[in-house]
Amino acid sequence: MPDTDECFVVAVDGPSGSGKSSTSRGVAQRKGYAYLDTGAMYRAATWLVLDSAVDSSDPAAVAALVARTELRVGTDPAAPTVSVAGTDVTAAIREPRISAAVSTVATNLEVRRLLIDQQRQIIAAARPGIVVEGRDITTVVAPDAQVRVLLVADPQARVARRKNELGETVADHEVHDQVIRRDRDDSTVAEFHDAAPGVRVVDSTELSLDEVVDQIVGLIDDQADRSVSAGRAAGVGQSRT
Ligand SMILES: Nc1ncnc2c1ncn2[C@@H]1O[C@H](COP(=O)(O)OP(=O)(O)OP(=O)(O)O)[C@@H](O)[C@H]1O
Ligand SMILES: Nc1ccn([C@H]2C[C@H](O)[C@@H](COP(=O)(O)O)O2)c(=O)n1
Repeated sequence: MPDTDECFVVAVDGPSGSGKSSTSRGVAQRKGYAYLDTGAMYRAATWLVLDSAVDSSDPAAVAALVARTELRVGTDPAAPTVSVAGTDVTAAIREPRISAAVSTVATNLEVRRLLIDQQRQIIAAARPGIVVEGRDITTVVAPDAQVRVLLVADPQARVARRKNELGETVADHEVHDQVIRRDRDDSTVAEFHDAAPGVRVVDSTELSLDEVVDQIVGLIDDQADRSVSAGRAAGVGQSRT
């Protein structure tokens, strides 16, 4: 039998608009797992900086502010939440001003260290499993995750999805900024274009959301079956007579 005390971790990375959040929430709901949106944590830190008097171009001051402020993340995939010093910022962190500024905070290496520590604590406490999505989950935050996926989609599909989400009134250059420019800046601190060894690539360009969820649930179920077989082969959970 697999060790039921161990958290089953599903790590999902990928570029902007590849479908990480929608897919990860769907997978977590299907499996009864928790869901951690690490991008929401970087967005919350950005909201904090913009809401403060701290100079956002001063990396040490930004990191000190993040270090002394309580940031809480709710991991219910049906209703993920995030709060900063008791203020619910779940909706506010999706505003375009946050999307435009978040890469500056997310490329602050001390902020990354602080948030990665917190992400690992949340993962360690989750039961029976957790789907964690971001840019560096398969490589840095949880390289030992039982299932690791790089979710990709063609840039044209990702831009079209984001445009569809933001509405026709949003200018093309803003959509481009939220997808292509942000990826370029974010990829200076995390590798999410090429899969690390052992990471499965799932291309969502031609797949519906349900089809992508099906694929990842399939990978989880296969891995769980392999763990049971390995446990049996090792005699784990079998009584000796
Ligand atoms: N397989 C899919 N087919 C079509 N649309 C999709 C698919 N997956 C996600 N979408 C849509 O694409 C948009 C972006 O998806 P989502 O927010 O999940 O991507 P993301 O990778 O988390 O992006 P970001 O990193 O920028 O937050 C959403 O409007 C979502 O509904
Ligand atoms: N593990 C992560 C998660 C996110 N980021 C950065 C990259 C994005 O610009 C920003 C917001 O993420 P999103 O909500 O768009 O997924 O946070 C990162 O560097 N590492």
